[in-house]
Amino acid sequence: MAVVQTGNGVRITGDEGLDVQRTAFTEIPLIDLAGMMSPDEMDRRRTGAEVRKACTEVGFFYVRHHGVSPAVLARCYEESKAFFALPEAEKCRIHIRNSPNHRGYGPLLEENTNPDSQGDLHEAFDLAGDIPANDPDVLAGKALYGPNLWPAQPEGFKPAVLACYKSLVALGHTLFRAFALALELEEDYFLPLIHKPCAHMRILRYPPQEGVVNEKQIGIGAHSDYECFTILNQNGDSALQVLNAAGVWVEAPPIPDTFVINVGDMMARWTNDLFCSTLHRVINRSGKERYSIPLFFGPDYDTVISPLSSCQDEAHPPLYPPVRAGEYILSRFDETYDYRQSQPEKV
Ligand SMILES: O=C(O)CCC(=O)C(=O)O
Ligand SMILES: [Fe+2]
Repeated sequence: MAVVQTGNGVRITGDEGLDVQRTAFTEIPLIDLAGMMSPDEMDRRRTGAEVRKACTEVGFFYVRHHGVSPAVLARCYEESKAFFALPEAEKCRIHIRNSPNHRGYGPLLEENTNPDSQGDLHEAFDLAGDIPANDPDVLAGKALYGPNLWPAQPEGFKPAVLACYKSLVALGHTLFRAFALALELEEDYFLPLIHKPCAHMRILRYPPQEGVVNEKQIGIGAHSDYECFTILNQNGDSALQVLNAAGVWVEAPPIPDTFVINVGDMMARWTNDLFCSTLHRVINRSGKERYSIPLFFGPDYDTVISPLSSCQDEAHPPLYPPVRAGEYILSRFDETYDYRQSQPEKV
């Protein structure tokens, strides 16, 4: 039994070993998002109902027919490999600590997603919407908004990464419609709240872990995500593990032409824990490096997240006080990143 501290409270994991129980993949449902593109409202509602079932029972699901071009993803991975292959000193010219907006390069072991661990064994490039420094929200100190930090090379990196970001944000809009239907709300309920969304993308590179793996230093320690939901593309071998309700780590391997979607803590709060933000972790024992691209999708910075009235009744009183979306995310970054703990004037 291990205890994991998350922003929404303490969670218990079942076992302390690193092995996964190989459970049939029907455990993590696969949803065909073509239903959300249908002009027939019944098709869209049916897809919403599948999302509801997945979010209440599992907190994770795969999607296919998501509308993201494989060529856009392939180019993003190719350019990212070239970026991560640069000398460390070159990558550190855009170290994330140089950005007041949480953008740029994060070296190995400078994040610690599970406070009980000793650093995550991955390196990362972080970006979000490119918002100019003179934008009123940036000037107002809403630190999730601001300009990205780009490396001088490889030349093709910036356009490839931005094309991928744009496609994943479009998928995020489709998913927010599906989440609204899943919650039996108007389909466009969330759309006025995502004009300037806190949509944060990362490109992650995990070196292989061979031999005896230190349980306190894995690819990414057990955690739940912070935002409303995560859109994850995986490249390479299976390394992602998801904790099921019985406390068993279940493998979530890459399935060709799909994304993994998972509920984050902000959506758990918004739904009064009707939707579960499930613990997960990464251990790359494939013997090869592994890349993945998560995009964490949340609403506009000032959106107040308090349990939806449709998710409350006498038996389910509100579990969480209201929080401002952007402030909640920043408080979670503070717990995770070395550079935010050593900054005297973090915002
Ligand atoms: O790389 C992965 O498969 C998952 C990454 C993840 O859980 C995260 O970045 O929050
Ligand atoms: Fe995660």
